[in-house]
Formats: sequence, structure tokens, C-alpha cells
Amino acid sequence: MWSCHMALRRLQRIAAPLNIAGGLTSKAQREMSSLSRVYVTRQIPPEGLKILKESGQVQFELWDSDDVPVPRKELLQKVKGVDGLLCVLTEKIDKELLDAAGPNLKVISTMSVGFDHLSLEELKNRGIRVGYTPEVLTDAVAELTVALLLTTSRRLIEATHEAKTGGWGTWRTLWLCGYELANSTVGIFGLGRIGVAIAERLAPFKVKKFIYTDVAPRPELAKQINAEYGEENHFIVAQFVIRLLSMDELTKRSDFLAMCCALTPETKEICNKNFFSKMKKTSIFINTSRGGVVNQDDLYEALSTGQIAGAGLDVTVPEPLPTSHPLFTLKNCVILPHIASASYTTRNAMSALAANNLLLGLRDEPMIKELQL
Ligand SMILES: O=CC(=O)O
Repeated sequence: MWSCHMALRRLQRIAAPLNIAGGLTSKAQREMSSLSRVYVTRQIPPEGLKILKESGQVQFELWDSDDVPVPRKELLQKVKGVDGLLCVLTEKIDKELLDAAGPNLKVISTMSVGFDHLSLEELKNRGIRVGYTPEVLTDAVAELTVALLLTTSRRLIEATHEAKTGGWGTWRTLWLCGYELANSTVGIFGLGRIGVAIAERLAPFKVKKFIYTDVAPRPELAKQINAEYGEENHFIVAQFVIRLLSMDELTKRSDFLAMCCALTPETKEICNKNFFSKMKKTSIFINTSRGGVVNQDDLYEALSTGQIAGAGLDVTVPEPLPTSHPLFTLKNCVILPHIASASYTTRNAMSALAANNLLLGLRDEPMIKELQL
């Protein structure tokens, strides 16, 4: 059991002057039992752990590994009777888990911006509050998306492989040619904070046009992000007008198409045969949102038949994607192991935000970032 330091210090302060041998005073016991019980499903980065340990508010137990997720059976045992749960995106928080936890559970704090691993309806019905970690990861995700886009469009993985394995003959005029951002049209599917941050970073590459599609115009978002909401639902970002188009138009016109939406029943496998069939043969598809928005068989088909030029994926179904998966056989498909937010700064900021959300929720105070269920 990882009891927090503050609580232990307090207990020591109480126990030491009284020279208590063999057990706690009833006051110390009362103090201990007034702490909320929390289970943490992963060894989270140090900033978050420090906040929990020093809070004086919780006694927590932790799955002490970052390499292997907590086995489901163990998780179902460990959550019994807890007041709060701090989890990551590998844990399914569903009816079974909530039943196992029981009625004390009042806060779930996920160290992720995505929340498709949470059964929101169940949580809402039980009055359980949910914290998540948007914003702190926007820069890291946008940065990685740009890196993945350039890696895919300029065929960097193929190029380093050729250089290392003897494929590098003489300088050739069309060898390893790719597609450039200058004068291109970039399409963003789901224009939230991350989509805007990607557009801001791509603008200096002399992109000609930005376009986007979204389920609904969201004028309130313009205030939160560094954008204006112009006429006809167009955003203005880095002096560029980002035009709202239908999904059909987005797929037809984009030279680069970046998926930046949440995975919901509406977006599940929205990138399917029909979607890819409308894209240009020279276009590059990038997904740093969730693997579930893509029908991977249809993507394989589109890539292997030359329906689209390339794909860069940071997310897949399942994760990890088995090394025998057909997508790994394609030169024009770059696959990363879900690392978009993986910078030290961002992962620490996510763990700190997740810890603070949890503590605030347990105190019945507004969380810093809370999902409105
Ligand atoms: O994918 C990462 C996240 O949801 O934070």
C-alpha cells in the first residue's frame, strides 16, 4: 500500500511524542480512515505521483508498472470499495468495473484527452464525475502530427532503410520522390484545439489552403483556441481562413488529410472504402486521433491499390498492432506506437492534471478539466 507521505508524517507527529508502542491511537486511526481510498492503474509520471503523495488527502494503491497494464482480474479486485480511480486509456471503465468498485466510487480521472475507453452513460447514471487531460497535450500532439505527416509524405522511413541496406545507388531523378506541403490543400477532420495547433504549425510551410469538416459548427471553440470564427463557420488561424466543407468535399480536395476528431459512434470507421475512394491518388492520410475511426481493411486496400499515396498512423486497432498485420507490409504506410503526446513535459503535465482532477473531485470541488456528462 502506498500511503501518502503527508498522512504518514501526520501519523508520526501524533505517535512520536506519545511514544506509542504497538498500534495507532484512535485519533491516528480516525485520521487514516478519513483519507479517500484511491487506486491508480499505472505507474504514472513523477509529477502526478508527487501530488497524490503530498496531498494528505488520499491513501492510494498503485499498479507499479508502466510496461504491462494491470490485468483485468487484478483491477476488478483492486477497485473494490475505492472512492476514486486514476486510470489511463488502456483500462475499460465499463459496467463490470463500476459494479466491482461499488457505491463509494465517485471520481474517475483519466490521464488522457480521449475518453472512448469510458462508458459515459454508465458513469452518468451513477453520478460519477470524470476528469480528463485536454490542452496540456495539444502542442506535443500537433508537433508529432507534423512530424508524422512529413515522414510519410517525404518517405523518410523508406529512405533511411534504403541508405542503411545498400539500396542507395547513384543519385536518381525520381527515386524516393514524395509530396510537398508548399501550395497544397490541408484538410482537417475535426477542428478542435489540436486541429488548430496543427494548422498553425503547417502554415509556415506555404500551405495554400486549409479546409475542415466537423459534426457541427462550434463557434464557442474559437474563443478557447487561437482562432476567430469567421463568416459561414470558417475559422481564421494564423491569418489563414480555414473553410468548413462537407466531408465529401474535404476528401476530394485535400492533399493532406489529418484526422483530429474524437472516436464516437458517429466517427467509428468513418474512414472507409467510400471515404478513401474520394481522395486523390496523390493524397496523404494522417491519423493521430483513434484507430477506431479507420476501417483498416479499407485503408489497406486504398494504400495497396494506389487509391491514396500514403498513410501515417499513430493509432490502430488493436494496440499494439500485431507485427503480422498486413499494414506493416506496405512501404507507403508509416505506423507509430501511439506516441503523439509522448514528451517528458507533456506526460508529466498530464499526470499532474489527472492527479489534481482526482483530488478536486474527491473534495466535491470543480475539477480543472471535467467532462460534462
Ligand atoms: O491518445 C492519447 C490521449 O487520449 O491522451
